Amino acid sequence: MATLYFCKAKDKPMTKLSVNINKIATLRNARGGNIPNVVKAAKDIEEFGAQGITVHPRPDERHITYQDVRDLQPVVKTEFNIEGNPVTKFIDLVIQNQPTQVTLVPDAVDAITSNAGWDTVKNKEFLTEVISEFKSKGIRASIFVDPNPEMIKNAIHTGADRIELYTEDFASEYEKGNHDAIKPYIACAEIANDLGLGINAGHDLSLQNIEFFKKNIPGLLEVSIGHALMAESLYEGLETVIHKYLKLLQ
Ligand SMILES: CC(=O)[C@@H](O)[C@H](O)COP(=O)(O)O
Ligand SMILES: NCC(=O)COP(=O)(O)O
Repeated sequence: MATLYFCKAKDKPMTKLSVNINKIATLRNARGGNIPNVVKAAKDIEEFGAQGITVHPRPDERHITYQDVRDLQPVVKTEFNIEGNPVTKFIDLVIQNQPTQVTLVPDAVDAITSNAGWDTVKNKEFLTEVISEFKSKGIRASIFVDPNPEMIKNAIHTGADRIELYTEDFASEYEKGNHDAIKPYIACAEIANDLGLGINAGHDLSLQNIEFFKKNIPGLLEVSIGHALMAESLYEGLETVIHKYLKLLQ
């Protein structure tokens, strides 16, 4: 059992698992063709109990393509979460496909993966504008942020419904045995809860670290997990792995 190190055992809603299927598209794209089938995988993942599907179409479409998003839209019955940098092309894609949630990520075109959260002070006007556009279409808006209290406090001024805490630092420190790495995340979660901002989290979460993270973060509504979950599934299968996450997120 994971230990409650730093926060009080209050306000612990169920945390939804949104499975990021980028890596399924990466595998498919390695050969062209349609194996594995991304749409079938999304349906199966929902069947196995996941409460959401996340995709992060990048400008180079190296994994999830814009067409994948259009194909997934009528199929996903749980929460559909589209992540990405809100360039015009992305904004149009999201609005045309009406997901449950859009997660704004400030990733550079050539980034290997997401590597930083928004500066919610410097980008306040820009974020406010795009978030208002998404919200006017009934799409929940979340913004990807580092565990920095200043960035969380200013996130509320952008109109965001939620923040997604960027968990790479937690994951790499936890692996080294540094459990104190959870502290800034708890502090930020408490600020977000006080401000009424919903809390999501993601990046490098895994079967190794998810229980500790979940147990220590008050009000964690959703985690999006892809890279580790797909790697774990190579050994144990998607269904078993998803069931393991669901149990740890209760
Ligand atoms: C925002 C975030 O942390 C994830 O979307 C992650 O960046 C996955 O993207 P890749 O699959 O391209 O690494
Ligand atoms: N938002 C984070 C996400 O979708 C998955 O990130 P990762 O588990 O692939 O690192």
